[in-house]
Amino acid sequence: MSVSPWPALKTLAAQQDSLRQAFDNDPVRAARFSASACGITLDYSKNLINTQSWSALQQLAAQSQIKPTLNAMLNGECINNTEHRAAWHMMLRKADVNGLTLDGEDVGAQILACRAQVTALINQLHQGQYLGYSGKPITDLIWVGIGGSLLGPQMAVEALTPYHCSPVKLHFAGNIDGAVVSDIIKHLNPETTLTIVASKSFGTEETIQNALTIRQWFKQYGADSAAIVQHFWAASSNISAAAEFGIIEQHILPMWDWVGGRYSLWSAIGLPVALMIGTEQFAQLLAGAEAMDQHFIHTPFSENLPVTLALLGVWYINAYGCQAQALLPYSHYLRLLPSYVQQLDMESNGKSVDVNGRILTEATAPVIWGDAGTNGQHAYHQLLHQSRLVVPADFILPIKPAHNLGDHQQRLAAHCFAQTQALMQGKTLDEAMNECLADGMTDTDAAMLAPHKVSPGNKPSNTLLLPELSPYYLGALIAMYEHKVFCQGVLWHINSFDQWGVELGKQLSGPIYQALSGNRTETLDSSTQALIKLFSHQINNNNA
Ligand SMILES: O=P(O)(O)OC[C@H]1O[C@](O)(CO)[C@@H](O)[C@@H]1O
Repeated sequence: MSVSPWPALKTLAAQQDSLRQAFDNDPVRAARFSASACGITLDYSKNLINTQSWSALQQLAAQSQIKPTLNAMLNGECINNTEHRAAWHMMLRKADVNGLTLDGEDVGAQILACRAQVTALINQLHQGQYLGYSGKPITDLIWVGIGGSLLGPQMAVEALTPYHCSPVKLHFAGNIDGAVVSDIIKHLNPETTLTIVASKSFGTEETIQNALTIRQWFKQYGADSAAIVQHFWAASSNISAAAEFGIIEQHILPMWDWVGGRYSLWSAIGLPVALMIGTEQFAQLLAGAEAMDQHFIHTPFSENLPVTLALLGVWYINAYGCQAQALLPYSHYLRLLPSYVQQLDMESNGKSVDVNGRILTEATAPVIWGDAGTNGQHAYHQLLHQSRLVVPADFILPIKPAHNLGDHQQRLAAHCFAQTQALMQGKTLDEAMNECLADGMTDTDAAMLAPHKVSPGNKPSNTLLLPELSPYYLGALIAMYEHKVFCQGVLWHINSFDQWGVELGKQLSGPIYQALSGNRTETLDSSTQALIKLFSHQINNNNA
């Protein structure tokens, strides 16, 4: 049995100098602890590491299964062992897919056919040639999906707002809360609306319910089944279920078993992005991701961005006991990135058994949270700076803005860098005292206030700089986080590609829905029974 690496790392963590000392003692610390790839620069010098702990972490990576598992992934082996599936999402962003086969299937040809199908549909939509059942061109597209079938395209569409060039408006329907579809359709005309039902399984309740509601809305306008055929497409691997819904085979964009939902942005699930920015720019998104793949595959671990981020992550979780990780994009357009990475990271690595089903004794994925800077500075950054919690944070800043409004970008960057500096160096009691006295306070007042102004510092962060928020750099950024999550999964020896934990809630919602519809509740616990009773009573009163 192999020796657990964590006790030794915990010992090293307890021996770290403070970050202030570390910077004072080493004038080239920033250069020592930085790396770049695909135009993205990662400054990880403001982390609680020194040459000794960093080399121990490098050793951890070198002795890990990262390389063999990566090779197995690239070879199309079923590294998702509980679902017997490969994890071949990297193939989707390859510019050259010719000759790519898996289990005897010409995957390269399938990918090319899918790209051609997406391009043809987008061209028709852009040129006003896709006509609705009454002969009018389509003006609006509703993308119905949830989780991996929604978060990626929604985030990327938002991130690439300055690149939008589509005459067709796009609407995302994910949540089963009827408010979502209701808000969308009340402004739309079914005659000019196209709906794409994005569901790999074509069995996800939220997606199917939203799609049925939209189909019903069509029918209410008198649309017949031929009209439904004209207005509904799908992205799915479940052709028969999509067909049963009424979607013809020519309107079904393929999804494959070898691509997990949260890794599917690069497939037909990226259609909303391609629609909004055009297929050429979408190819740039793929190119950026492919460039990051090449970096990840070929670069030594010591200069490898995903490996570096993964090592820092496990260091904080398993040596320091941190349970959260903040993702703080200093970019309005990247404000959905934290929600996207939440699924990527937490659904992949939020596990408590290893690949063989053995209970893990160490924690795995952190709670990912965050929002666009500088908004967070006036909300939760207080906790980052002064609470006893240590929350490692990734600050992400695209350098060149997509606007030319005065010095907004310099001010934004100043805040971003100041936050990382403040977290790192903090403010001592002496400094706080001197500041109060310099402000003209009496000794007594200064002594009263100074402790409240102290910031402990020594709070770790990464800074990621992108030349600009273009499709290429966005692709590289997303792929970097994908590979980080992959490496961490390997270091924890877990399967990052399944998500059995989401199933229980789905299973239990069936009987509860039955109970809410008036059926028996005796098998349910008393809390759930009472909640059902209260809900049913009030909703029935409201409807009376
Ligand atoms: O594309 P589907 O099959 O509707 O699944 C949507 C999402 O649901 C999940 O399975 C979780 O329930 C995700 O992994 C997936 O991305």
